[in-house]
Amino acid sequence: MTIRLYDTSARQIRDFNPLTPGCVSIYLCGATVQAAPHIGHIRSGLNFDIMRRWFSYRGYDVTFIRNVTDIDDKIIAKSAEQNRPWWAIGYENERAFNSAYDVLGCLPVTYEPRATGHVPEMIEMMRGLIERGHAYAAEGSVYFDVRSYPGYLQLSNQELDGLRQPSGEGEYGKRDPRDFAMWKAAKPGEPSWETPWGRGRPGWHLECSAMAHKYLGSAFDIHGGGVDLIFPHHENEIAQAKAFGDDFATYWTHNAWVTMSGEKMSKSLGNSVLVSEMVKHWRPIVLRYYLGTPHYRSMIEYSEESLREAESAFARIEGFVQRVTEKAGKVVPPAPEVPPAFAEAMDDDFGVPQALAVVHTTVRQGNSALTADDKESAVARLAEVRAMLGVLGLDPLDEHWAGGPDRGEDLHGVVDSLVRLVLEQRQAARTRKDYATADAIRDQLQQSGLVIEDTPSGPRWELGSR
Ligand SMILES: Nc1ncnc2c1ncn2[C@@H]1O[C@H](COP(=O)(O)OP(=O)(O)OP(=O)(O)O)[C@@H](O)[C@H]1O
Ligand SMILES: [Zn+2]
Repeated sequence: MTIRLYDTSARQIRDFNPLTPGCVSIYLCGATVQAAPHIGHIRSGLNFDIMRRWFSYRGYDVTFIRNVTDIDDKIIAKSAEQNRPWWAIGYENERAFNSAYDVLGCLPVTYEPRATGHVPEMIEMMRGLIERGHAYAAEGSVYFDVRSYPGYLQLSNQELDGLRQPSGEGEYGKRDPRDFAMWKAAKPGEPSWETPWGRGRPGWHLECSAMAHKYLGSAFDIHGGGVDLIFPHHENEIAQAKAFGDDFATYWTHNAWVTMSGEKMSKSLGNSVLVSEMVKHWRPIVLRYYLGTPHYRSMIEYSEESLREAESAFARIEGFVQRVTEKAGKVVPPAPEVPPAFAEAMDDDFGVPQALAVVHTTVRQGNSALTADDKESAVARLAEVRAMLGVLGLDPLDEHWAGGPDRGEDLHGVVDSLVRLVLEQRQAARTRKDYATADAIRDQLQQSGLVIEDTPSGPRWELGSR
């Protein structure tokens, strides 16, 4: 078996050959923590979560780095607007990202470095690039000289002639307008760090080249991010790293967007739907199914209708899992291996839609077995379904979902109606002056850890300490 994946840089699907046998190293451009995550951001995290799960299933030892960009123009602007420190804004949003990754069942990454914790590494890279003639300091900033590196723009397949490099504010002293800032001179009142070229703050591109180098070394397997990052971000990351002497990534993998009316869902365009809002209306496991099961290279046009379709498709799977579990009278463990057709689909550039079709076929076979009262076959199909859902992070019996916070919320409603029923019984006992029964009910509720309080608007309950 060989995993094959689409490499943006080769513009084709390639066999995956790891640098170190049995190991895979992945660097994913993570959040710029200027605001809480929308579902587009989490789609990126989720696509790579499914990839890393598949690598693990195939026996690879996965090292997965996803950075946090905790300093940036927009964070600084927010800090001024809200009169709060830049680091408080960054950290608040970082926590929102982490909770969104967690609530949607993304496994923790190996490490999550923050940009501002890696200024010495960035200085080292800038020094190396200046010494090799690929970068220069001017007016307190440090720029990369794009003409000094012949491989520039190979990833995005562009010509240097006619290139328009997006330029940040206050970028003075460039020798060529296409040169890009690696380090930005300090502006009054803004956060800055000391360097041999003056005080300033890191540019986004330099952060990633330096952090990938620190945690994954001079060569690693896969670099990922959304398609919007191909140019300029990834192109500039490559230029810095390779001109510095790193081999950098062997494969470049990019996820497509969540769109609204065909446009990228984006904080700045104001067309974003926050994860924290979505989970109030949709169960997180359904949201994961919706965002995680289309192919990672296909756009997802956001709509309520497609969400509802995802909800009912997932309900068919979940209903099957419940029915067979009840029939078996015990929890059926996942099969040790997924069906070959599922594995083939996943090996072929993480073909989740084709793999999911195998899940649905297996569910249909299992349902037929249930109808025919063939318990053994139904149980065997459930074991396969659980193994496949496990790879996709969608197994409803996995402890993440079975014991997660959303289940806690569900249970609150269940307990509430049970308590009301019992309290009605107690009230009925009181009305008929059967105080012994009324007190016994109260004692029983207390023993189960519930504290009941009689209020003018009726009895209330809460969990007491046991
Ligand atoms: N709508 C989207 N669909 C899929 N991936 C996205 C979407 N928006 C951002 N991403 C990806 O999420 C990761 C983190 O992005 P980052 O924090 O830099 O946000 P951004 O692209 O600036 O978002 P925004 O445009 O909302 O400000 C990147 O890999 C980016 O490509
Ligand atoms: Zn990056």
